[in-house]
Amino acid sequence: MYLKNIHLYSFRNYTDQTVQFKAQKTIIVGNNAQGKSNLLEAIELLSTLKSHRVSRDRELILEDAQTGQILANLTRSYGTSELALILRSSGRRTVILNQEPLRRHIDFLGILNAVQFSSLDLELVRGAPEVRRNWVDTLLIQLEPVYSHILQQYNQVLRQRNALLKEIRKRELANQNDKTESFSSDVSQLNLWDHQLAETGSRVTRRRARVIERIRSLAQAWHSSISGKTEILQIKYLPNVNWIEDDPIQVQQAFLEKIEQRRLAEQQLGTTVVGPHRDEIEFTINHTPAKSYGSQGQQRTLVLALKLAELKLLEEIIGEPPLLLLDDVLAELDANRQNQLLEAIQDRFQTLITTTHLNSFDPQWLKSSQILSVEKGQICH
Ligand SMILES: Nc1ncnc2c1ncn2[C@@H]1O[C@H](COP(=O)(O)OP(=O)(O)OP(=O)(O)O)[C@@H](O)[C@H]1O
Repeated sequence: MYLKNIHLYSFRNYTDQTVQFKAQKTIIVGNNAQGKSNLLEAIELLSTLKSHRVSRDRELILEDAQTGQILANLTRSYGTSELALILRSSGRRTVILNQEPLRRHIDFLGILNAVQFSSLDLELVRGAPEVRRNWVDTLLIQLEPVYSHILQQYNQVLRQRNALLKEIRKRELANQNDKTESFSSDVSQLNLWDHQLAETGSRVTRRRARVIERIRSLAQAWHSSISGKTEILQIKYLPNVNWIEDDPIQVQQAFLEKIEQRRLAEQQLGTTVVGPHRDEIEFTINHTPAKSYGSQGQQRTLVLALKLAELKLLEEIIGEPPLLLLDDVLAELDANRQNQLLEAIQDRFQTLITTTHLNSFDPQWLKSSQILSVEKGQICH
Protein backbone atom coordinates (compact mmCIF):
# COMPACT_ATOMS: atom_id res chain seq x y z
CA MET A 1 0.00 0.00 0.00
CA TYR A 2 1.12 3.54 -0.61
CA LEU A 3 0.22 6.72 1.21
CA LYS A 4 0.08 9.40 -1.45
CA ASN A 5 -0.51 12.43 0.73
CA ILE A 6 -1.68 13.67 4.09
CA HIS A 7 -3.28 16.95 5.16
CA LEU A 8 -3.24 18.12 8.75
CA TYR A 9 -5.56 20.85 9.98
CA SER A 10 -5.18 22.08 13.56
CA PHE A 11 -3.50 18.82 14.48
CA ARG A 12 -0.82 19.07 17.23
CA ASN A 13 1.50 21.90 16.18
CA TYR A 14 0.36 21.88 12.53
CA THR A 15 -2.10 24.61 11.52
CA ASP A 16 -2.66 23.68 7.89
CA GLN A 17 -0.13 21.38 6.29
CA THR A 18 -0.14 19.19 3.20
CA VAL A 19 2.53 16.59 2.55
CA GLN A 20 2.87 14.80 -0.80
CA PHE A 21 4.87 11.58 -0.56
CA LYS A 22 7.02 11.10 -3.63
CA ALA A 23 9.23 8.11 -2.91
CA GLN A 24 9.10 4.74 -1.16
CA LYS A 25 11.26 6.23 1.57
CA THR A 26 10.73 9.61 3.15
CA ILE A 27 13.13 11.03 5.70
CA ILE A 28 11.70 13.73 7.94
CA VAL A 29 14.50 15.73 9.45
CA GLY A 30 14.35 18.42 12.12
CA ASN A 31 15.48 19.46 15.57
CA ASN A 32 13.71 18.22 18.67
CA ALA A 33 10.11 19.30 19.29
CA GLN A 34 9.45 20.57 15.77
CA GLY A 35 6.67 18.15 14.79
CA LYS A 36 8.35 15.04 13.36
CA SER A 37 6.68 12.55 15.67
CA ASN A 38 3.40 14.44 15.36
CA LEU A 39 3.32 13.64 11.64
CA LEU A 40 3.85 9.91 12.27
CA GLU A 41 1.27 10.05 15.06
CA ALA A 42 -1.32 11.34 12.55
CA ILE A 43 -0.67 8.27 10.36
CA GLU A 44 -0.87 6.00 13.40
CA LEU A 45 -4.27 7.50 14.21
CA LEU A 46 -5.57 6.78 10.72
CA SER A 47 -4.30 3.24 11.06
CA THR A 48 -5.50 2.28 14.55
CA LEU A 49 -7.65 5.24 15.69
CA LYS A 50 -5.31 5.35 18.67
CA SER A 51 -2.19 7.23 19.61
CA HIS A 52 0.42 5.48 21.70
CA ARG A 53 1.32 8.85 23.23
CA VAL A 54 -1.98 10.21 24.56
CA SER A 55 -5.44 9.03 25.36
CA ARG A 56 -7.34 12.35 25.23
CA ASP A 57 -8.16 13.94 21.88
CA ARG A 58 -7.88 17.41 23.43
CA GLU A 59 -4.08 17.03 23.38
CA LEU A 60 -4.07 16.10 19.69
CA ILE A 61 -5.80 19.30 18.62
CA LEU A 62 -3.82 22.51 18.05
CA GLU A 63 -3.85 24.62 21.19
CA ASP A 64 -6.87 26.95 21.32
CA ALA A 65 -8.64 25.20 18.42
CA GLN A 66 -11.86 23.22 18.93
CA THR A 67 -11.44 20.67 16.15
CA GLY A 68 -8.56 19.06 14.35
CA GLN A 69 -8.54 17.04 11.16
CA ILE A 70 -6.38 14.46 9.43
CA LEU A 71 -7.05 13.66 5.79
CA ALA A 72 -5.12 11.21 3.61
CA ASN A 73 -5.20 9.44 0.27
CA LEU A 74 -4.03 5.87 0.16
CA THR A 75 -3.51 3.47 -2.72
CA ARG A 76 -4.03 -0.23 -2.12
CA SER A 77 -4.03 -3.15 -4.49
CA TYR A 78 -7.83 -2.91 -4.74
CA GLY A 79 -7.97 0.84 -5.39
CA THR A 80 -7.62 4.18 -3.66
CA SER A 81 -9.22 5.34 -0.44
CA GLU A 82 -9.67 8.74 1.09
CA LEU A 83 -9.50 8.64 4.86
CA ALA A 84 -10.51 11.45 7.18
CA LEU A 85 -10.61 11.73 10.94
CA ILE A 86 -12.15 14.71 12.69
CA LEU A 87 -11.14 15.20 16.32
CA ARG A 88 -13.07 17.42 18.70
CA SER A 89 -12.02 18.75 22.07
CA SER A 90 -15.21 17.23 23.50
CA GLY A 91 -13.75 13.83 22.55
CA ARG A 92 -16.42 13.07 19.93
CA ARG A 93 -14.89 11.84 16.70
CA THR A 94 -16.07 11.52 13.12
CA VAL A 95 -14.45 9.01 10.79
CA ILE A 96 -15.01 9.40 7.08
CA LEU A 97 -14.13 6.94 4.34
CA ASN A 98 -14.34 8.11 0.73
CA GLN A 99 -16.39 11.09 1.89
CA GLU A 100 -18.96 8.91 3.67
CA PRO A 101 -19.11 9.29 7.45
CA LEU A 102 -18.98 5.84 9.04
CA ARG A 103 -21.34 4.90 11.83
CA ARG A 104 -19.11 2.10 13.05
CA HIS A 105 -15.51 3.13 13.69
CA ILE A 106 -14.50 -0.49 13.27
CA ASP A 107 -15.09 -0.15 9.50
CA PHE A 108 -12.26 2.40 9.38
CA LEU A 109 -9.72 0.03 10.89
CA GLY A 110 -7.62 -2.20 8.68
CA ILE A 111 -7.63 0.19 5.71
CA LEU A 112 -4.28 1.81 6.40
CA ASN A 113 -1.91 -0.74 7.94
CA ALA A 114 1.28 0.42 9.57
CA VAL A 115 4.00 -0.87 11.85
CA GLN A 116 5.44 1.76 14.13
CA PHE A 117 8.87 1.52 15.67
CA SER A 118 10.06 4.16 18.12
CA SER A 119 12.56 4.33 20.95
CA LEU A 120 9.60 3.84 23.31
CA ASP A 121 9.35 0.29 21.97
CA LEU A 122 12.22 -0.81 24.20
CA GLU A 123 9.50 -0.74 26.84
CA LEU A 124 8.14 -3.84 25.11
CA VAL A 125 10.94 -5.74 26.78
CA ARG A 126 11.60 -3.62 29.85
CA GLY A 127 8.17 -2.31 30.71
CA ALA A 128 5.16 -3.61 32.60
CA PRO A 129 3.03 -6.51 31.24
CA GLU A 130 0.45 -3.96 30.09
CA VAL A 131 2.86 -2.69 27.41
CA ARG A 132 3.16 -6.20 25.96
CA ARG A 133 -0.60 -6.77 26.11
CA ASN A 134 -1.13 -3.46 24.26
CA TRP A 135 1.38 -4.51 21.64
CA VAL A 136 -0.44 -7.78 20.92
CA ASP A 137 -3.82 -6.06 21.00
CA THR A 138 -2.77 -3.33 18.57
CA LEU A 139 -1.39 -5.93 16.19
CA LEU A 140 -4.56 -7.99 16.46
CA ILE A 141 -6.75 -4.97 15.67
CA GLN A 142 -4.83 -4.44 12.44
CA LEU A 143 -5.03 -8.11 11.47
CA GLU A 144 -8.61 -8.55 12.49
CA PRO A 145 -10.46 -5.24 13.11
CA VAL A 146 -13.36 -7.01 14.85
CA TYR A 147 -10.93 -7.63 17.72
CA SER A 148 -11.28 -3.96 18.74
CA HIS A 149 -14.97 -4.68 19.39
CA ILE A 150 -14.14 -7.89 21.28
CA LEU A 151 -11.66 -6.07 23.49
CA GLN A 152 -14.08 -3.23 24.12
CA GLN A 153 -16.76 -5.70 25.20
CA TYR A 154 -14.35 -7.41 27.57
CA ASN A 155 -13.26 -4.12 29.11
CA GLN A 156 -16.85 -3.07 29.60
CA VAL A 157 -17.68 -6.32 31.39
CA LEU A 158 -14.54 -5.95 33.48
CA ARG A 159 -15.47 -2.40 34.51
CA GLN A 160 -19.00 -3.40 35.50
CA ARG A 161 -17.89 -6.50 37.35
CA ASN A 162 -15.28 -4.45 39.21
CA ALA A 163 -17.90 -1.89 40.18
CA LEU A 164 -20.10 -4.66 41.60
CA LEU A 165 -17.22 -6.27 43.52
CA LYS A 166 -16.30 -2.89 44.94
CA GLU A 167 -19.88 -2.28 45.99
CA ILE A 168 -20.08 -5.71 47.67
CA ARG A 169 -16.84 -5.03 49.50
CA LYS A 170 -18.08 -1.61 50.64
CA ARG A 171 -21.30 -3.10 51.95
CA GLU A 172 -19.45 -5.88 53.73
CA LEU A 173 -17.21 -3.39 55.46
CA ALA A 174 -20.19 -1.27 56.47
CA ASN A 175 -21.75 -4.48 57.83
CA GLN A 176 -25.29 -3.63 56.84
CA ASN A 177 -28.24 -5.11 58.73
CA ASP A 178 -30.21 -6.23 55.65
CA LYS A 179 -27.29 -8.46 54.70
CA THR A 180 -29.32 -11.53 53.72
CA GLU A 181 -31.46 -9.77 51.12
CA SER A 182 -28.65 -7.86 49.45
CA PHE A 183 -26.40 -10.90 49.68
CA SER A 184 -28.62 -13.10 47.50
CA SER A 185 -29.08 -10.35 44.94
CA ASP A 186 -25.31 -9.78 44.86
CA VAL A 187 -24.67 -13.48 44.32
CA SER A 188 -27.01 -13.71 41.36
CA GLN A 189 -25.67 -10.50 39.82
CA LEU A 190 -22.10 -11.60 40.23
CA ASN A 191 -22.95 -14.95 38.71
CA LEU A 192 -24.19 -13.15 35.63
CA TRP A 193 -20.97 -11.14 35.34
CA ASP A 194 -18.85 -14.29 35.88
CA HIS A 195 -20.37 -15.81 32.76
CA GLN A 196 -19.96 -12.61 30.76
CA LEU A 197 -16.33 -12.36 31.86
CA ALA A 198 -15.75 -15.98 30.82
CA GLU A 199 -17.41 -15.45 27.45
CA THR A 200 -15.73 -12.19 26.47
CA GLY A 201 -12.42 -13.09 28.17
CA SER A 202 -12.16 -16.37 26.31
CA ARG A 203 -12.48 -14.53 22.98
CA VAL A 204 -9.60 -12.25 23.94
CA THR A 205 -7.25 -14.95 25.24
CA ARG A 206 -7.83 -17.34 22.33
CA ARG A 207 -7.00 -14.63 19.80
CA ARG A 208 -3.93 -13.49 21.72
CA ALA A 209 -2.65 -17.06 21.82
CA ARG A 210 -3.17 -17.46 18.07
CA VAL A 211 -1.36 -14.28 17.09
CA ILE A 212 1.59 -15.05 19.39
CA GLU A 213 1.77 -18.51 17.86
CA ARG A 214 1.97 -16.95 14.39
CA ILE A 215 4.50 -14.24 15.19
CA ARG A 216 6.80 -16.49 17.24
CA SER A 217 8.65 -18.25 14.42
CA LEU A 218 8.98 -15.05 12.38
CA ALA A 219 10.51 -13.19 15.35
CA GLN A 220 12.75 -16.14 16.19
CA ALA A 221 14.14 -16.23 12.65
CA TRP A 222 14.88 -12.48 12.70
CA HIS A 223 16.42 -12.61 16.15
CA SER A 224 18.68 -15.47 15.16
CA SER A 225 19.76 -13.67 12.00
CA ILE A 226 20.44 -10.29 13.69
CA SER A 227 22.41 -11.93 16.49
CA GLY A 228 24.55 -13.90 14.01
CA LYS A 229 22.88 -17.17 15.05
CA THR A 230 24.24 -16.88 18.61
CA GLU A 231 20.91 -16.34 20.35
CA ILE A 232 17.65 -18.24 20.56
CA LEU A 233 14.55 -16.21 21.26
CA GLN A 234 11.53 -17.76 22.90
CA ILE A 235 8.16 -16.02 23.17
CA LYS A 236 5.76 -17.47 25.68
CA TYR A 237 2.18 -16.48 26.19
CA LEU A 238 1.33 -16.77 29.88
CA PRO A 239 -2.44 -16.34 30.04
CA ASN A 240 -3.91 -15.56 33.44
CA VAL A 241 -6.42 -18.33 32.83
CA ASN A 242 -4.72 -21.47 31.59
CA TRP A 243 -6.37 -23.52 28.90
CA ILE A 244 -5.26 -26.26 26.56
CA GLU A 245 -7.62 -26.66 23.66
CA ASP A 246 -8.70 -23.70 21.50
CA ASP A 247 -12.34 -24.45 22.03
CA PRO A 248 -14.72 -21.70 23.27
CA ILE A 249 -16.66 -23.95 25.69
CA GLN A 250 -13.55 -25.45 27.25
CA VAL A 251 -11.84 -22.07 27.61
CA GLN A 252 -14.95 -20.57 29.23
CA GLN A 253 -15.07 -23.53 31.60
CA ALA A 254 -11.46 -22.85 32.59
CA PHE A 255 -12.43 -19.23 33.33
CA LEU A 256 -15.36 -20.25 35.52
CA GLU A 257 -13.21 -22.71 37.45
CA LYS A 258 -10.53 -20.12 38.13
CA ILE A 259 -13.15 -17.53 39.13
CA GLU A 260 -14.49 -20.04 41.64
CA GLN A 261 -10.99 -20.66 43.04
CA ARG A 262 -10.31 -16.95 43.41
CA ARG A 263 -13.79 -16.01 44.66
CA LEU A 264 -12.65 -15.13 48.17
CA ALA A 265 -9.62 -13.15 47.02
CA GLU A 266 -11.76 -11.15 44.57
CA GLN A 267 -14.31 -10.33 47.22
CA GLN A 268 -11.65 -9.30 49.69
CA LEU A 269 -9.83 -7.13 47.17
CA GLY A 270 -13.04 -5.83 45.64
CA THR A 271 -11.68 -6.28 42.12
CA THR A 272 -11.44 -8.85 39.31
CA VAL A 273 -8.23 -10.86 39.51
CA VAL A 274 -9.12 -13.43 36.85
CA GLY A 275 -8.91 -12.67 33.14
CA PRO A 276 -6.78 -11.50 30.22
CA HIS A 277 -6.23 -8.06 31.79
CA ARG A 278 -3.65 -9.96 33.84
CA ASP A 279 -1.99 -11.86 30.97
CA GLU A 280 1.77 -11.74 30.49
CA ILE A 281 3.99 -12.35 27.46
CA GLU A 282 7.46 -13.52 28.31
CA PHE A 283 10.54 -13.13 26.14
CA THR A 284 13.59 -15.25 26.87
CA ILE A 285 16.96 -15.19 25.12
CA ASN A 286 18.98 -18.39 25.41
CA HIS A 287 16.53 -19.45 28.15
CA THR A 288 17.11 -16.33 30.26
CA PRO A 289 14.36 -13.70 30.74
CA ALA A 290 15.16 -10.75 28.46
CA LYS A 291 13.46 -8.29 30.79
CA SER A 292 15.73 -8.72 33.77
CA TYR A 293 18.89 -10.21 32.32
CA GLY A 294 19.06 -9.10 28.70
CA SER A 295 21.82 -6.64 27.85
CA GLN A 296 20.83 -3.36 26.15
CA GLY A 297 22.06 -4.78 22.85
CA GLN A 298 20.05 -7.99 23.24
CA GLN A 299 16.94 -6.01 24.12
CA ARG A 300 17.37 -3.83 21.04
CA THR A 301 17.85 -6.91 18.84
CA LEU A 302 14.70 -8.41 20.32
CA VAL A 303 12.57 -5.31 19.68
CA LEU A 304 13.89 -5.04 16.13
CA ALA A 305 13.11 -8.74 15.56
CA LEU A 306 9.57 -8.21 16.86
CA LYS A 307 8.99 -5.23 14.59
CA LEU A 308 10.31 -7.06 11.52
CA ALA A 309 8.11 -10.00 12.42
CA GLU A 310 5.08 -7.70 12.69
CA LEU A 311 5.84 -6.31 9.26
CA LYS A 312 6.07 -9.78 7.75
CA LEU A 313 2.97 -11.09 9.49
CA LEU A 314 0.87 -8.11 8.44
CA GLU A 315 2.10 -8.46 4.88
CA GLU A 316 1.27 -12.18 4.86
CA ILE A 317 -2.21 -11.72 6.22
CA ILE A 318 -3.39 -8.56 4.48
CA GLY A 319 -1.70 -9.52 1.22
CA GLU A 320 0.32 -6.37 0.65
CA PRO A 321 3.18 -4.56 2.41
CA PRO A 322 2.08 -2.25 5.24
CA LEU A 323 3.70 1.12 5.93
CA LEU A 324 6.67 1.30 8.25
CA LEU A 325 7.03 4.29 10.57
CA LEU A 326 10.46 4.63 12.14
CA ASP A 327 10.41 7.32 14.78
CA ASP A 328 13.94 8.33 15.68
CA VAL A 329 15.23 4.77 15.93
CA LEU A 330 17.75 4.38 13.12
CA ALA A 331 20.42 6.42 14.85
CA GLU A 332 20.06 4.26 17.96
CA LEU A 333 20.83 1.05 16.08
CA ASP A 334 24.40 -0.04 15.44
CA ALA A 335 25.62 -0.61 11.87
CA ASN A 336 24.74 -4.34 11.86
CA ARG A 337 21.18 -3.82 13.09
CA GLN A 338 20.69 -0.84 10.75
CA ASN A 339 21.78 -2.94 7.79
CA GLN A 340 19.50 -5.82 8.75
CA LEU A 341 16.58 -3.44 8.99
CA LEU A 342 17.34 -1.66 5.75
CA GLU A 343 17.85 -4.93 3.94
CA ALA A 344 14.53 -6.23 5.20
CA ILE A 345 12.69 -3.09 4.07
CA GLN A 346 14.44 -2.69 0.70
CA ASP A 347 11.97 -0.95 -1.53
CA ARG A 348 8.95 -3.07 -0.67
CA PHE A 349 7.58 -1.14 2.29
CA GLN A 350 6.78 2.54 2.13
CA THR A 351 8.86 3.85 5.00
CA LEU A 352 8.73 7.14 6.87
CA ILE A 353 11.75 7.90 8.99
CA THR A 354 12.21 10.76 11.44
CA THR A 355 15.64 11.89 12.47
CA THR A 356 17.49 14.86 13.89
CA HIS A 357 20.52 14.30 11.64
CA LEU A 358 21.09 12.92 8.18
CA ASN A 359 24.70 11.91 8.75
CA SER A 360 23.91 8.44 10.10
CA PHE A 361 22.26 7.41 6.83
CA ASP A 362 23.73 5.34 4.09
CA PRO A 363 24.48 7.69 1.11
CA GLN A 364 22.67 5.31 -1.26
CA TRP A 365 19.61 5.58 0.93
CA LEU A 366 19.70 9.34 1.05
CA LYS A 367 19.87 9.44 -2.75
CA SER A 368 16.76 7.35 -3.20
CA SER A 369 14.75 9.02 -0.43
CA GLN A 370 12.51 12.04 -0.36
CA ILE A 371 13.79 14.41 2.32
CA LEU A 372 11.45 16.73 4.16
CA SER A 373 12.52 19.19 6.82
CA VAL A 374 10.31 20.25 9.69
CA GLU A 375 10.51 23.44 11.68
CA LYS A 376 7.91 24.67 14.17
CA GLY A 377 5.07 22.73 12.62
CA GLN A 378 5.96 23.63 9.02
CA ILE A 379 7.19 21.10 6.51
CA CYS A 380 9.39 22.15 3.58
CA HIS A 381 9.53 19.90 0.55
N1 LIG B 1 -1.94 20.16 20.84
C1 LIG B 1 -0.85 20.85 20.50
N2 LIG B 1 -0.94 22.14 20.07
C2 LIG B 1 0.16 22.83 19.71
N3 LIG B 1 1.41 22.33 19.78
C3 LIG B 1 1.56 21.07 20.21
C4 LIG B 1 0.44 20.26 20.59
N4 LIG B 1 0.91 19.06 20.98
C5 LIG B 1 2.26 19.09 20.83
N5 LIG B 1 2.65 20.29 20.37
C6 LIG B 1 4.03 20.73 20.09
O1 LIG B 1 4.62 19.81 19.18
C7 LIG B 1 6.02 19.78 19.42
C8 LIG B 1 6.46 18.32 19.61
O2 LIG B 1 6.50 17.75 18.36
P1 LIG B 1 6.99 16.25 18.15
O3 LIG B 1 6.59 15.41 19.31
O4 LIG B 1 6.56 15.87 16.80
O5 LIG B 1 8.56 16.44 18.26
P2 LIG B 1 9.70 15.87 17.31
O6 LIG B 1 9.93 16.84 16.18
O7 LIG B 1 9.41 14.48 16.94
O8 LIG B 1 10.97 15.99 18.26
P3 LIG B 1 11.73 14.88 19.11
O9 LIG B 1 12.92 14.58 18.28
O10 LIG B 1 12.06 15.64 20.35
O11 LIG B 1 10.81 13.75 19.32
C9 LIG B 1 6.29 20.57 20.69
O12 LIG B 1 6.79 21.82 20.31
C10 LIG B 1 4.92 20.70 21.31
O13 LIG B 1 4.81 21.91 22.05
